[in-house]
Amino acid sequence: MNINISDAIKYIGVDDKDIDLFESQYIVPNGISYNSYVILDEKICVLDTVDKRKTDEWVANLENVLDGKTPDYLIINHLEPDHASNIQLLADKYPDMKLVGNAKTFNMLPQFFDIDLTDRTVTVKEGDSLNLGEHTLSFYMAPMVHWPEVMVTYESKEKVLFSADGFGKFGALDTDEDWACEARRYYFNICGKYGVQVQALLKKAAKLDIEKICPLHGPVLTENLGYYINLYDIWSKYEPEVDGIFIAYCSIHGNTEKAALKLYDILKEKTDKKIAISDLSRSDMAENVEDAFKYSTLVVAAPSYDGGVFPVMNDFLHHLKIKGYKNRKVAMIENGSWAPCAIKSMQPYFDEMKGIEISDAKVTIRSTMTAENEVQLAALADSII
Ligand SMILES: Cc1cc2nc3c(=O)[nH]c(=O)nc-3n(C[C@H](O)[C@H](O)[C@H](O)COP(=O)(O)O)c2cc1C
Repeated sequence: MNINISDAIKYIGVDDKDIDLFESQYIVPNGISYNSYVILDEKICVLDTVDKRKTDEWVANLENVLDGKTPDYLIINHLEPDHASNIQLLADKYPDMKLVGNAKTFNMLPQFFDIDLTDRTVTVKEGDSLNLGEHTLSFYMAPMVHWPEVMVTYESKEKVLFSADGFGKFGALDTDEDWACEARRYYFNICGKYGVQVQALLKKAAKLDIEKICPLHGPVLTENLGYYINLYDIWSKYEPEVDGIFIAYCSIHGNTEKAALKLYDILKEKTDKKIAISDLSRSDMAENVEDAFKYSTLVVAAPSYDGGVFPVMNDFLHHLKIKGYKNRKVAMIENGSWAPCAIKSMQPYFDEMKGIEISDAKVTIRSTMTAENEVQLAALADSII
């Protein structure tokens, strides 16, 4: 992919459109990009490498940009294998090249590579600078965005922030799609747990004069940066982006589904708020997690199952819990044929989360929805709008 960042800053990343699942769990219908960059100056630096799936293409891009020159530095913003797989290859190929990282980077690096680090490392701390000639890099630690060793690099001449996984997005670079949708799915599933740390990074970034953001996945952001930064601010504060309702349901034989769809219709009649609905068994879990965070209210509806709740709902709530779900309104609907127990099983998840307001208007269906259940669904609707 030919992306022009500037005369001196070159994109050498690659698109991966054949991967079945990113991180072995996320579908990426439009692929994913592994971004890597080179700055050409008196001293030449490479910023991050790419996944081993794309080594050959990346090396070709690198050699093309280097045009026979050798890099002086490799900046390691993030050690995760989708960005760091080729550190060993690069270190072996260019024995005079120094590796630039922080103390945590070099603590962790021997777990992945067998590189003699003696006299090969430049260990940087918060705010340290590295001069390349006309370009100067400074380094800011971003622990847990989304690994402990993560840092971001700012180049002051061209005002570029190399933001590691921050501002990343699913989708190969030739994909023509809305940024926010796939960036949000990426954010909540990959960085969602670390809102506090993302807030800390945003505060550091606010002090820098940034004209371009170069993330490790997804497009280089060059315009309207306030839009992206504002979304990251909302997301990392765990604030709902949309004042609306997300109905997440599952159903074995269709009766809980009928109730969920009935609630959807009732809500549509009663409010102009945005309402989304999803069958957890037949949709992308990562997108359901994204929607739970996106909307201000979540309704969960599930059958009882073996003295608990239907497994896919358990899985969904587990995902929300580990991603730090909080500060939302929640309502619950259960179904059961002999001893309904889905609500009892779902409730503890929400009890452990912060800032969850649970509607008292709980609905219990016994096998099939009754007229009384419909009245209860209307009351539930009233309680959340
Ligand atoms: C494997 C299995 C386990 C179940 N366990 C329970 C249970 O513990 N308690 C209960 O009341 N119903 C239980 N049920 C019954 C369903 O919860 C009930 O039929 C419900 O109405 C299904 O809703 P649906 O039509 O949306 O699938 C179970 C059903 C199955 C298939």
